[in-house]
Amino acid sequence: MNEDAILDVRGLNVRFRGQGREVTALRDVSFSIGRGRTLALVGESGSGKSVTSLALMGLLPPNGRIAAGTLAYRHRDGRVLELTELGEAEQRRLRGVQMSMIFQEPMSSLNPLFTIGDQIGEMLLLHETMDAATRRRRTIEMLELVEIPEAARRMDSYPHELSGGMRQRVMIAMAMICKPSLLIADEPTTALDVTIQAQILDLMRQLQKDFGMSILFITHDMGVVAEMADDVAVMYAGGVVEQAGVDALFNDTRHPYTKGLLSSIPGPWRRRGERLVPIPGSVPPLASLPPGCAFAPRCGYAEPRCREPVALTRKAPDHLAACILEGVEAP
Ligand SMILES: Nc1ncnc2c1ncn2[C@@H]1O[C@H](COP(=O)(O)OP(=O)(O)OP(=O)(O)O)[C@@H](O)[C@H]1O
Repeated sequence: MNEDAILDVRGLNVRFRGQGREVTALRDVSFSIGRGRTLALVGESGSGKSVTSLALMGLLPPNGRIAAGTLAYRHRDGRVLELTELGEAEQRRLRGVQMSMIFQEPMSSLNPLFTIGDQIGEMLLLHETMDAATRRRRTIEMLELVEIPEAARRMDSYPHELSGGMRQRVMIAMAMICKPSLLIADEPTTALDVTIQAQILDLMRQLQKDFGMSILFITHDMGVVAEMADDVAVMYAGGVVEQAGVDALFNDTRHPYTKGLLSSIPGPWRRRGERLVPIPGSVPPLASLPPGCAFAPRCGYAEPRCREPVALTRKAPDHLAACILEGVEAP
């Protein structure tokens, strides 16, 4: 794995059992996250973003399995660990400490029966050794870092006593308290209104600067990608179709699906006066993907050749796309 990378995913295949057969949810997914950088994983609903993050965290549901691939992770002590080879106990030690995750809906991850102070403190109790007074002090400091007003008093609040934005701040505090090197954020602001969303994104950027962590940022929102990402991997129907630095992805788009995502939403990358054009059709069910390029049935550029398998290939330095075209005109 590259010297600067903290995580390197190669050829990841994930399969789910159900109704007497197995379907492939991730096909040959590869990407790398640099130290201190943010990689956005972007795509429509069902493209495999969440399955990717669960596979990384070792949290796939019981009917899912990693059928192929390697997940190399650079430990804080410099060792490179292969996550697929770790035992349950080692994986648990990594989770929450070195790799932690925040989800879209904080209410489903916070326990309604415990105060937020207890829940943040619990992370320290599980992963670090310290007395109760130090734990309380560290928890208050963390709540202050995520800009929760009157942190010492708020410690004793229950999740339902807080607003959605405050609960998301608590989730971030829980994820950050052990100073992880990699934060996986799965649509962390989707459930919030626009002003609060902007505040949470600002906060994450600030914490990234302070802590130097890498972020895997999962989103379907190209506006959020533009604001947060250094690098972007675009997913479609369980595969990565384009990967590049954020500027190249927006200004030198190589895959028609990425172009479709950019054309279907307003944003500063659009030409003035241009109409928003939604991508026609929807993501095909995993069990009945077309042969060759999975996007071809929805693609305005499709040719008979697209029924053959298309590999992710280098179109420019640090720019990969799985398309027979050299590029598509800017959206
Ligand atoms: N436990 C499961 N059993 C069977 N299939 C599953 C399971 N979990 C996810 N899948 C399938 O894997 C595919 C990818 O799902 P995933 O949740 O990763 O998509 P996503 O891109 O994160 O979408 P969203 O934005 O809606 O969360 C979907 O087709 C989904 O049906």
